[in-house]
Amino acid sequence: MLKIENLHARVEGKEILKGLSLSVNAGEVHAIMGPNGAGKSTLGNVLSGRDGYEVTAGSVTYNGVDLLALEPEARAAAGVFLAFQYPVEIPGVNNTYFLRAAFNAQRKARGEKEFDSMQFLKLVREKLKVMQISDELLHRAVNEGFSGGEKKRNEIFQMAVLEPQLAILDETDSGLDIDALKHVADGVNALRSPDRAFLMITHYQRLLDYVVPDFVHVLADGRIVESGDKSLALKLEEHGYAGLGEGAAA
Ligand SMILES: Nc1ncnc2c1ncn2[C@@H]1O[C@H](COP(=O)(O)OP(=O)(O)OP(=O)(O)O)[C@@H](O)[C@H]1O
Repeated sequence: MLKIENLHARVEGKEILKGLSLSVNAGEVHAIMGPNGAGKSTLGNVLSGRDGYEVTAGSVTYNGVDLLALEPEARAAAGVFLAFQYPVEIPGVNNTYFLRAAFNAQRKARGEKEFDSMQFLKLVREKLKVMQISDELLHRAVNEGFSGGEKKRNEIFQMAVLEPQLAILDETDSGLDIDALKHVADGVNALRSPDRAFLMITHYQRLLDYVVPDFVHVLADGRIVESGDKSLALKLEEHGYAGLGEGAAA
Protein backbone atom coordinates (compact mmCIF):
# COMPACT_ATOMS: atom_id res chain seq x y z
CA MET A 1 0.00 0.00 0.00
CA LEU A 2 2.74 2.45 0.97
CA LYS A 3 6.31 2.38 -0.22
CA ILE A 4 8.68 5.08 0.97
CA GLU A 5 12.10 5.03 -0.62
CA ASN A 6 15.12 7.06 0.37
CA LEU A 7 12.98 10.00 1.47
CA HIS A 8 14.78 13.24 2.21
CA ALA A 9 12.83 16.26 3.47
CA ARG A 10 13.66 19.72 4.73
CA VAL A 11 11.87 22.02 7.14
CA GLU A 12 12.88 25.69 7.29
CA GLY A 13 15.93 24.84 5.20
CA LYS A 14 17.11 22.12 7.61
CA GLU A 15 17.30 18.51 6.47
CA ILE A 16 15.19 16.38 8.84
CA LEU A 17 14.48 13.19 6.90
CA LYS A 18 17.73 11.76 5.59
CA GLY A 19 17.02 8.73 3.46
CA LEU A 20 14.02 7.13 5.12
CA SER A 21 12.69 3.90 3.62
CA LEU A 22 9.62 2.00 4.79
CA SER A 23 7.09 -0.40 3.27
CA VAL A 24 3.61 -0.86 4.68
CA ASN A 25 1.12 -3.45 3.44
CA ALA A 26 -2.63 -3.28 3.81
CA GLY A 27 -3.78 -4.77 7.08
CA GLU A 28 -0.58 -3.98 8.96
CA VAL A 29 0.05 -1.84 12.01
CA HIS A 30 3.49 -0.24 12.17
CA ALA A 31 4.69 1.52 15.30
CA ILE A 32 7.26 4.27 14.81
CA MET A 33 9.33 5.06 17.87
CA GLY A 34 12.46 7.13 18.27
CA PRO A 35 14.11 9.96 20.16
CA ASN A 36 12.71 13.49 20.34
CA GLY A 37 13.44 15.52 17.23
CA ALA A 38 14.26 12.44 15.11
CA GLY A 39 11.71 13.36 12.43
CA LYS A 40 8.67 11.22 13.32
CA SER A 41 6.11 14.04 13.08
CA THR A 42 7.93 15.34 10.01
CA LEU A 43 7.28 11.98 8.35
CA GLY A 44 3.56 12.23 9.16
CA ASN A 45 3.43 15.80 7.91
CA VAL A 46 5.25 14.98 4.67
CA LEU A 47 2.92 12.05 3.99
CA SER A 48 -0.19 14.13 4.59
CA GLY A 49 1.13 17.02 2.49
CA ARG A 50 1.40 19.70 5.15
CA ASP A 51 2.75 23.07 3.98
CA GLY A 52 6.34 23.94 4.77
CA TYR A 53 7.80 20.46 4.32
CA GLU A 54 10.03 20.25 1.26
CA VAL A 55 10.87 16.85 -0.17
CA THR A 56 14.33 17.03 -1.71
CA ALA A 57 14.83 13.40 -2.76
CA GLY A 58 13.20 10.00 -2.72
CA SER A 59 9.72 8.75 -3.47
CA VAL A 60 6.46 7.76 -1.81
CA THR A 61 4.13 5.42 -3.66
CA TYR A 62 0.65 4.89 -2.26
CA ASN A 63 -1.52 2.28 -3.95
CA GLY A 64 0.69 2.60 -7.00
CA VAL A 65 0.30 6.40 -7.19
CA ASP A 66 2.97 9.06 -6.56
CA LEU A 67 1.61 10.37 -3.26
CA LEU A 68 3.90 13.39 -3.21
CA ALA A 69 2.41 14.67 -6.47
CA LEU A 70 -1.06 14.92 -4.90
CA GLU A 71 -2.47 17.97 -3.13
CA PRO A 72 -3.28 17.40 0.57
CA GLU A 73 -7.03 17.27 -0.22
CA ALA A 74 -6.45 14.61 -2.88
CA ARG A 75 -4.41 12.58 -0.39
CA ALA A 76 -7.25 12.77 2.13
CA ALA A 77 -9.76 11.77 -0.54
CA ALA A 78 -7.50 8.84 -1.40
CA GLY A 79 -7.77 7.70 2.21
CA VAL A 80 -4.74 9.19 3.96
CA PHE A 81 -5.54 10.48 7.45
CA LEU A 82 -3.25 12.19 9.97
CA ALA A 83 -4.24 12.45 13.63
CA PHE A 84 -2.26 15.44 14.87
CA GLN A 85 0.17 15.38 17.75
CA TYR A 86 -1.28 18.76 18.71
CA PRO A 87 -4.90 18.90 17.48
CA VAL A 88 -5.90 22.44 16.56
CA GLU A 89 -8.84 24.32 18.01
CA ILE A 90 -11.23 25.87 15.53
CA PRO A 91 -13.36 28.30 17.53
CA GLY A 92 -16.82 29.00 16.15
CA VAL A 93 -16.90 25.87 13.97
CA ASN A 94 -19.22 23.18 15.27
CA ASN A 95 -17.53 19.78 15.56
CA THR A 96 -20.33 17.90 13.77
CA TYR A 97 -20.56 20.41 10.90
CA PHE A 98 -16.80 20.30 10.51
CA LEU A 99 -16.76 16.54 10.37
CA ARG A 100 -19.66 16.39 7.93
CA ALA A 101 -17.95 18.91 5.67
CA ALA A 102 -14.77 16.83 5.68
CA PHE A 103 -16.71 13.60 5.17
CA ASN A 104 -18.75 14.98 2.27
CA ALA A 105 -15.74 16.66 0.64
CA GLN A 106 -14.08 13.25 0.51
CA ARG A 107 -17.19 11.54 -0.86
CA LYS A 108 -17.55 14.24 -3.50
CA ALA A 109 -13.91 13.89 -4.54
CA ARG A 110 -14.48 10.15 -4.95
CA GLY A 111 -17.61 10.77 -7.05
CA GLU A 112 -19.93 9.47 -4.31
CA LYS A 113 -23.21 11.02 -3.23
CA GLU A 114 -22.96 13.38 -0.25
CA PHE A 115 -24.74 12.49 3.01
CA ASP A 116 -27.57 14.76 4.16
CA SER A 117 -27.72 15.74 7.82
CA MET A 118 -30.00 12.82 8.80
CA GLN A 119 -27.78 10.23 7.14
CA PHE A 120 -24.71 11.76 8.69
CA LEU A 121 -26.25 11.89 12.16
CA LYS A 122 -27.07 8.20 11.92
CA LEU A 123 -23.46 7.43 11.00
CA VAL A 124 -22.16 9.60 13.82
CA ARG A 125 -24.40 7.86 16.37
CA GLU A 126 -23.07 4.46 15.30
CA LYS A 127 -19.48 5.66 15.56
CA LEU A 128 -20.10 7.30 18.93
CA LYS A 129 -21.14 3.94 20.34
CA VAL A 130 -18.03 2.21 19.04
CA MET A 131 -15.68 4.97 20.14
CA GLN A 132 -17.32 5.59 23.52
CA ILE A 133 -17.23 9.35 23.15
CA SER A 134 -19.72 11.69 24.77
CA ASP A 135 -22.01 13.28 22.19
CA GLU A 136 -21.67 16.51 24.14
CA LEU A 137 -18.29 16.97 22.42
CA LEU A 138 -20.00 16.94 19.05
CA HIS A 139 -22.05 20.01 19.81
CA ARG A 140 -19.06 22.12 20.78
CA ALA A 141 -16.62 23.97 18.53
CA VAL A 142 -13.84 21.77 17.14
CA ASN A 143 -11.48 21.01 20.03
CA GLU A 144 -12.27 24.35 21.70
CA GLY A 145 -11.82 23.98 25.44
CA PHE A 146 -11.38 20.22 25.05
CA SER A 147 -9.03 18.63 27.54
CA GLY A 148 -5.84 17.11 26.11
CA GLY A 149 -7.36 13.64 26.26
CA GLU A 150 -10.66 14.77 24.72
CA LYS A 151 -8.76 16.28 21.79
CA LYS A 152 -6.96 13.01 21.17
CA ARG A 153 -10.20 11.05 21.36
CA ASN A 154 -11.80 13.50 18.97
CA GLU A 155 -9.00 12.77 16.48
CA ILE A 156 -9.77 9.06 16.73
CA PHE A 157 -13.46 9.82 16.35
CA GLN A 158 -12.70 11.76 13.14
CA MET A 159 -10.74 8.76 11.94
CA ALA A 160 -13.66 6.43 12.70
CA VAL A 161 -16.02 8.61 10.68
CA LEU A 162 -13.67 9.16 7.74
CA GLU A 163 -12.59 5.50 7.60
CA PRO A 164 -9.18 6.13 6.04
CA GLN A 165 -7.12 3.48 4.30
CA LEU A 166 -3.85 4.72 5.75
CA ALA A 167 -4.14 6.20 9.24
CA ILE A 168 -1.15 8.02 10.70
CA LEU A 169 -1.50 8.58 14.44
CA ASP A 170 1.02 11.03 15.83
CA GLU A 171 1.39 10.43 19.56
CA THR A 172 -2.33 9.94 19.94
CA ASP A 173 -1.62 8.14 23.21
CA SER A 174 0.31 10.92 24.91
CA GLY A 175 -1.57 12.72 27.63
CA LEU A 176 -4.26 10.06 27.92
CA ASP A 177 -5.31 8.60 31.23
CA ILE A 178 -5.41 4.80 31.45
CA ASP A 179 -9.13 4.53 30.67
CA ALA A 180 -8.90 6.96 27.74
CA LEU A 181 -5.88 5.06 26.43
CA LYS A 182 -7.94 1.88 26.43
CA HIS A 183 -10.83 3.62 24.65
CA VAL A 184 -8.46 4.99 22.00
CA ALA A 185 -6.86 1.56 21.61
CA ASP A 186 -10.31 -0.06 21.35
CA GLY A 187 -11.17 2.50 18.67
CA VAL A 188 -8.03 1.69 16.70
CA ASN A 189 -8.55 -2.05 17.10
CA ALA A 190 -12.16 -1.72 15.94
CA LEU A 191 -10.87 -0.09 12.77
CA ARG A 192 -8.16 -2.65 12.07
CA SER A 193 -9.03 -4.43 8.87
CA PRO A 194 -7.29 -6.28 6.03
CA ASP A 195 -7.55 -3.26 3.74
CA ARG A 196 -6.44 -0.60 6.22
CA ALA A 197 -2.98 0.19 7.56
CA PHE A 198 -1.79 2.21 10.54
CA LEU A 199 1.39 4.12 11.23
CA MET A 200 1.42 4.77 14.97
CA ILE A 201 4.00 7.22 16.22
CA THR A 202 4.48 6.70 19.93
CA HIS A 203 6.97 7.04 22.74
CA TYR A 204 5.31 4.51 24.96
CA GLN A 205 5.37 0.77 24.77
CA ARG A 206 2.18 0.64 26.89
CA LEU A 207 0.05 1.62 23.86
CA LEU A 208 1.47 -1.41 22.09
CA ASP A 209 0.11 -3.66 24.83
CA TYR A 210 -3.35 -2.68 23.67
CA VAL A 211 -2.77 -2.19 19.95
CA VAL A 212 -0.30 -4.93 19.12
CA PRO A 213 1.77 -3.84 16.13
CA ASP A 214 2.99 -6.10 13.35
CA PHE A 215 6.23 -4.12 13.16
CA VAL A 216 8.10 -1.67 15.35
CA HIS A 217 10.60 0.73 13.79
CA VAL A 218 13.07 3.09 15.35
CA LEU A 219 13.40 6.41 13.56
CA ALA A 220 16.60 8.20 14.54
CA ASP A 221 18.25 11.15 12.86
CA GLY A 222 15.88 11.06 9.90
CA ARG A 223 16.11 7.37 9.03
CA ILE A 224 14.71 4.03 10.13
CA VAL A 225 17.66 2.54 11.95
CA GLU A 226 16.11 -0.63 13.32
CA SER A 227 12.97 -2.67 12.73
CA GLY A 228 11.51 -5.62 14.55
CA ASP A 229 8.37 -6.92 16.16
CA LYS A 230 6.75 -5.90 19.42
CA SER A 231 9.72 -7.22 21.38
CA LEU A 232 11.78 -4.33 19.99
CA ALA A 233 9.55 -1.89 21.90
CA LEU A 234 10.14 -3.83 25.11
CA LYS A 235 13.87 -3.79 24.47
CA LEU A 236 13.76 -0.02 23.95
CA GLU A 237 11.87 0.44 27.17
CA GLU A 238 14.58 -1.41 28.99
CA HIS A 239 17.68 -0.06 27.30
CA GLY A 240 16.67 3.23 25.64
CA TYR A 241 17.90 4.21 22.21
CA ALA A 242 21.63 4.09 22.94
CA GLY A 243 23.54 1.83 20.60
CA LEU A 244 20.66 1.30 18.19
CA GLY A 245 21.08 1.56 14.47
CA GLU A 246 24.81 1.41 14.41
CA GLY A 247 25.75 0.36 10.92
CA ALA A 248 22.19 0.82 9.61
CA ALA A 249 21.94 1.08 5.86
CA ALA A 250 21.19 4.50 4.38
N1 LIG B 1 7.92 23.91 11.26
C1 LIG B 1 9.16 23.72 11.72
N2 LIG B 1 10.05 24.74 11.79
C2 LIG B 1 11.32 24.54 12.23
N3 LIG B 1 11.79 23.35 12.63
C3 LIG B 1 10.97 22.31 12.58
C4 LIG B 1 9.61 22.44 12.13
N4 LIG B 1 9.03 21.21 12.18
C5 LIG B 1 9.97 20.37 12.67
N5 LIG B 1 11.13 21.04 12.90
C6 LIG B 1 12.37 20.47 13.45
O1 LIG B 1 12.55 19.21 12.85
C7 LIG B 1 13.10 18.29 13.80
C8 LIG B 1 12.26 17.05 13.81
O2 LIG B 1 11.00 17.37 14.37
P1 LIG B 1 9.83 16.31 14.50
O3 LIG B 1 8.67 17.02 15.12
O4 LIG B 1 9.61 15.63 13.22
O5 LIG B 1 10.46 15.27 15.53
P2 LIG B 1 9.80 14.08 16.34
O6 LIG B 1 10.64 12.88 16.07
O7 LIG B 1 8.36 13.98 16.02
O8 LIG B 1 10.02 14.56 17.83
P3 LIG B 1 9.14 14.40 19.19
O9 LIG B 1 9.35 12.99 19.63
O10 LIG B 1 9.81 15.36 20.12
O11 LIG B 1 7.72 14.74 18.89
C9 LIG B 1 13.17 19.03 15.13
O12 LIG B 1 14.50 19.47 15.31
C10 LIG B 1 12.23 20.18 14.94
O13 LIG B 1 12.63 21.31 15.71
